[in-house]
Parts: sequence; C-alpha cells; structure tokens
Amino acid sequence: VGFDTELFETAPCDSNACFDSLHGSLGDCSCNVDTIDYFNNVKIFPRIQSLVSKDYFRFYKVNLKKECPFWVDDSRCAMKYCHIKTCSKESVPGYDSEYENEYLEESPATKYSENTQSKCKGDSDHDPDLGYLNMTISAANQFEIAKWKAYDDSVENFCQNDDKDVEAEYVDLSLNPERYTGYKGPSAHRIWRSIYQENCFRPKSNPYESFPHVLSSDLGNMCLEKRVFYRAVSGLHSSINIHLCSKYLLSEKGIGFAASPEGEWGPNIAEFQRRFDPSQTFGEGPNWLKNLYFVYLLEMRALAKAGPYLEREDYFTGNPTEDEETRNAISNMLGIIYTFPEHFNESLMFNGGLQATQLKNEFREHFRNISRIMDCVGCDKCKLWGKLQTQGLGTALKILFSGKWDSEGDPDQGKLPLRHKSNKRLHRSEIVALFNAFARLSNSIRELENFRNMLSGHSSEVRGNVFSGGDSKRVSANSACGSGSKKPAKWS
Ligand SMILES: Cc1cc2nc3c(=O)[nH]c(=O)nc-3n(C[C@H](O)[C@H](O)[C@H](O)COP(=O)(O)OP(=O)(O)OC[C@H]3O[C@@H](n4cnc5c(N)ncnc54)[C@H](O)[C@@H]3O)c2cc1C
Repeated sequence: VGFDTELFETAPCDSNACFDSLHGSLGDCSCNVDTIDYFNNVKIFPRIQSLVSKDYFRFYKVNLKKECPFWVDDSRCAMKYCHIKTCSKESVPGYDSEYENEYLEESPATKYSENTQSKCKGDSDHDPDLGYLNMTISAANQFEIAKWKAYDDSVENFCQNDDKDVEAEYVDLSLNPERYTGYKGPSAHRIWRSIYQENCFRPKSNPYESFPHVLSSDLGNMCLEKRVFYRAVSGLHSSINIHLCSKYLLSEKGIGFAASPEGEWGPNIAEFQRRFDPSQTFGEGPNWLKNLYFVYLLEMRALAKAGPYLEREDYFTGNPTEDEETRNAISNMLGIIYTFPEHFNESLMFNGGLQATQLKNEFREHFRNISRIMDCVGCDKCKLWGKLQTQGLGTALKILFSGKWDSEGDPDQGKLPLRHKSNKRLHRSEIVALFNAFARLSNSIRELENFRNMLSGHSSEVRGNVFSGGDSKRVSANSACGSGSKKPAKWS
C-alpha cells in the first residue's frame, strides 16, 4: 500500500490547526481517519472501556524493579503522582488458581510415566516390557531442552515477558490511571531519543541531531515495513502524550467544590496545542496524530485476526458470573471489530524470501529492545503504562507476524463452544496487555474528539461517517521492502 508524503502536509497555524489536516486517508492502508473516528467513538470506545474494567483485565502482573540494561538511571520520580500502588496476591481475583501453575512445564519423563500408568493399566493386547519406550532424559539434557523451549518461545515474541519474574507484582490498573506525572526533561528525552535513534527504522543518512528524529516528508523513502514500525512507535508516543494532556494536573489542591487532596485533574488545551500544533512541532503534530490512528488500526487488526482464539479463552477469575460476562463482552466487541470493513492488511508485509526474513528478525529485535528500554523509564507510573502498552503492541505484532494465527480461519470458528487449554498461545499478561493497550488507543482517539470540540468551541458531537467511502478506494501499489521500488506510487 502506497504512502504519499503529501498526505502529511503542514496546516496553517490557528486555534484548530492540530485538526485541520486530520482528515482523509491515513496512508499505508485503505482506511481513513474519519471512518476510524466514528467506528471508535461510537462502537468500540464504550465497549472496550467497560471490558477493561472487569477483574480479568484490571490486574496486570509486571516487574517494575528490573534494572535498566542500557544505562544507569539517574532520574528520580519528582512528584507523588509518579508512584504506583501494587496489590497483594490475595486480593487478585483468580490468584493461586490455574494461572500460577499454568505454565509450569512437566518434564517429558513425568508426562510419559503418568500417561503409561493411566493408559496401560489392565491392557492385555500388548506387552508393556517389550513395548517399553525409554523416555528418560537426564537432568542435564532437560536443562538444555528447557533452554531450547525458551529460545523457541522467544523467537516469536516481540517483547520480553516478565510476569514470571520473582519480583513481578500485581498492579490494579484502576488505582493507577495513566495521566500527567511531571516526568520530563533529560531522562524522558533519553528514552524517546534512544527509541527513535537507535531502535527504530529511520530514513538513511538522517541529518537530524535533535528532535524530531524523523520528518514525515522523508517517510516515503522508506519501505512499508520500516514505515509501519516507525508509525506504530510514534502513534504510541502520541497516545501517551494525549493522556497526559487530557488528565493534566490543573491545580494541586483543587478549587471550590473541586477541592480535593488529590488535586484537580482535567484537559489542558494549551499543553495539547504545544505538543501537536503544526506551528510548534515543525509541522509534524498532525502527522503524529495520524500515527495514533495507524497504530490503532494495527492493534484492531490483531484483535480481529486472533479473535476466534480470543473468543475461546476462559477469562478465569474464580467468579463464574463475572467470567461469563467477560466472555460475552469479548464476543460482543470482537463481533463489532469483525465488521470493520477496512482492516490493515499485514499480508503485504515481509514478502520477498531471505531478505524479508532478515527484515522481520530486525523488526522483532528492534521492538524487543524498545520493550527493554521501558525498564529505564524513571517514573513508576509511566513505566507501568509504558510496559503495558509496549507489551500490548508487541503481542499485536506477534499475532500479525509470527505466522501462528495465519490459519486461524474465519471468525465463525470462535462461536464453537470448544475451549482450548492445551493449545494456549498467549499468556494471561499478554492478553491483559493487548486489550488494555487497545483501550488506551481507543481512549486517546475519543479524547481527540474532546480537544477538537474544545478548540472549535462546539459542544460534544461525534464526528465522521460510518464507512465513508471517499479516500478508501485510493490505494496505490505496494511498496514493501524487497518488492522493488521503494518510492511509493501516488494516489490515483
Ligand atoms: C515510556 C514513557 C511513558 C511516559 N508516560 C508518561 C505519563 O504517563 N505521564 C506523563 O506526564 N509523562 C509521561 N512520559 C513523559 C512524556 O512522554 C514526555 O516525554 C514529557 O512530557 C516531555 O515532553 P516533551 O514536550 O519534552 O516531548 P516528548 O514527548 O518527550 O518528545 C520528545 C520529542 O519527540 C518528538 N515527538 C513528540 N511526539 C512525537 C510523536 N508522537 N511521534 C514522533 N515524534 C514525536 C518531538 O520532537 C519531541 O520534542 C512518558 C515518557 C515515556 C518515555
């Protein structure tokens, strides 16, 4: 799918400049911004927000104590708003149930002896002695095999998974909302710089020493896969910054009726404009907002692709009524997602033999590094949401590109009552992260609607047309890496 740098034009500076060019085609897909606005704000947003408030999605297991593997972190949480509250294991619904034992591997020898005992007792049609199959594996070999398994698991993972770390703890996300924390300056910049400069694909011979590290006008020189990577990361960055603008600390103490020890929190329009107005961002702000829609589309496609599998999950918390409600809410939301007519088409990516395989490895390595960089974030609350959202995006990339979900079949499969236990391919924390990450993006798009209305002085009204055709037909030739010309064709 082609990409036209003219789509990323600079809008004139006025009070609503952030939104003037936030219309029409998104680039790199057949979709447009207005379609997503309507679909998200009306159909997805209410459902996903209600879904992630369920117990299964509210508790996230994460290791926030891992050392930064890249540099000595010298930052300190400057504000009390950085801190997070963790939960005791006992307060987590469903804890000590199947989850903690879910991934404990049995040794092949144990499995065999159990199988033989249960199946072979009383059998008279074979001689157990002659038919004996020696499945013994020495402890040393078992250790090696465990390493193979860890390796095999890791090659398809786009993220480090730390929910089995001794130091991992449960966090109740509802007690730790993503909002303004005051985390800024050199520490925050080092994270973003390291992500864009060292762990993101950039146009070759980039002359920029300072932010912004990538100019959208140069994106057309990159192939589809590299552009997708950059746009996904940039979209995540936009989402984080939209949240801090929409839940900004307006006053430490609160005013009048709003007075509270927690302070007064709400949208900060000036902060939003500073971050996204073209006049203050070298013209890039609206493009960064488009990247938010782009990463939303990517994650929504992953949910659709893994939908039949996700519909078969148990969502166990130990409360049968709540679990049933969660499964119904998942089916309902996925049912809506299946109807979206212009899903991202990941099959256009990574085609082209050895070169494509190498690129996919590079893509995965870059993303894994980004997930490791999250351990360097110097504010606990930012780290929590940064880790959750990168794990969610990493899970989406795994669904899209590991090949494991390519034969998942049509969504009707999900209607089968069968629940696969043995065939589990996603960990609980990956599922929790995937849905919460998507909920964050959905919330950001909804917040944009609020900012748009505030800036234009209108009362709240949902914009956009359902499936407004328009630009959607204007899809040009593929410019995936290894597929020939890196220059995208113009929109026809
Ligand atoms: C993982 C992580 C999580 C964070 N979570 C929070 C949080 O929950 N609450 C909070 O208050 N702060 C959070 N922060 C800090 C916040 O993101 C900013 O870094 C901080 O507010 C300083 O903002 P800034 O204006 O200097 O620009 P930054 O957001 O730090 O961006 C640095 C530079 O990157 C470029 N840039 C900006 N946006 C984009 C984009 N979307 N795409 C491409 N380039 C871009 C610009 O050139 C900008 O100058 C987090 C930071 C990180 C790294």
